[in-house]
Amino acid sequence: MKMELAGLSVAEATFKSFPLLKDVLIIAGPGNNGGDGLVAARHLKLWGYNPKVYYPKSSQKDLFKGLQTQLKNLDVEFVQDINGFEKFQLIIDAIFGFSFKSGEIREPFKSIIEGINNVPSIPILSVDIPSGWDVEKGFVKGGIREPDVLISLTAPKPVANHLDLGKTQHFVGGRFIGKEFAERYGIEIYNYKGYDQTVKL
Ligand SMILES: NC(=O)C1=CN([C@@H]2O[C@H](COP(=O)(O)OP(=O)(O)OC[C@H]3O[C@@H](n4cnc5c(N)ncnc54)[C@H](O)[C@@H]3O)[C@@H](O)[C@H]2O)[C@H](O)CC1
Repeated sequence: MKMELAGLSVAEATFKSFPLLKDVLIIAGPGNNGGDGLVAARHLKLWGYNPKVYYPKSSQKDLFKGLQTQLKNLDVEFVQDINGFEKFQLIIDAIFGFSFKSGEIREPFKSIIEGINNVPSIPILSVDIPSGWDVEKGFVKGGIREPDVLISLTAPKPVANHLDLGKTQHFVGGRFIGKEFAERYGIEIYNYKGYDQTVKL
């Protein structure tokens, strides 16, 4: 349920930030951050985008297999490798979220992030954490370049304090958390408008 609403938030932040950039590459990592990317891909397809998904370490859990089946049923293409990022207008970075362990990034994600960084003209929307960044300390060598948009899920993590807000737009998508949960963990409840799942900070 949380992943479904988190993925919807990712899609909504994409739509709010890049309504015209339809050729989107979603790079999905091995954990739940990747799952958020898969859910976002489905919504974007239904909203008229042309998403393609790169999911090199796909999870064999039923939930993730189901997400892949839903995408295939909607004719969303899973690319087997990325030969040239130039054909895409936007990259959604759903590689690593808050469980990323800083240090050496294992393959294939090390090379994928290097590839993204070599094409600075394509905007990036990062899901929850810019991939390869330290969740507390921010950018570290080997991490993805500064994203154009960050969508923090549930609540902003410390990494968000290290963004260059002159460059990066910051959204939060945490409407799905309950009041009791928010109070227990001291999470701010933002002023979501209408039926929006996200708010721009
Ligand atoms: N829990 C919640 O309240 C919600 C979480 N959401 C999303 O989930 C991610 C966190 O997901 P998690 O499965 O815990 O982990 P990650 O996706 O961050 O990645 C784990 C994955 O990465 C591998 N890994 C870790 N370090 C490295 C490394 N140095 N090199 C290579 N690979 C690495 C690890 O082995 C695992 O396979 C959170 O950020 C949100 O996006 C939803 O928002 C819903 C609410």
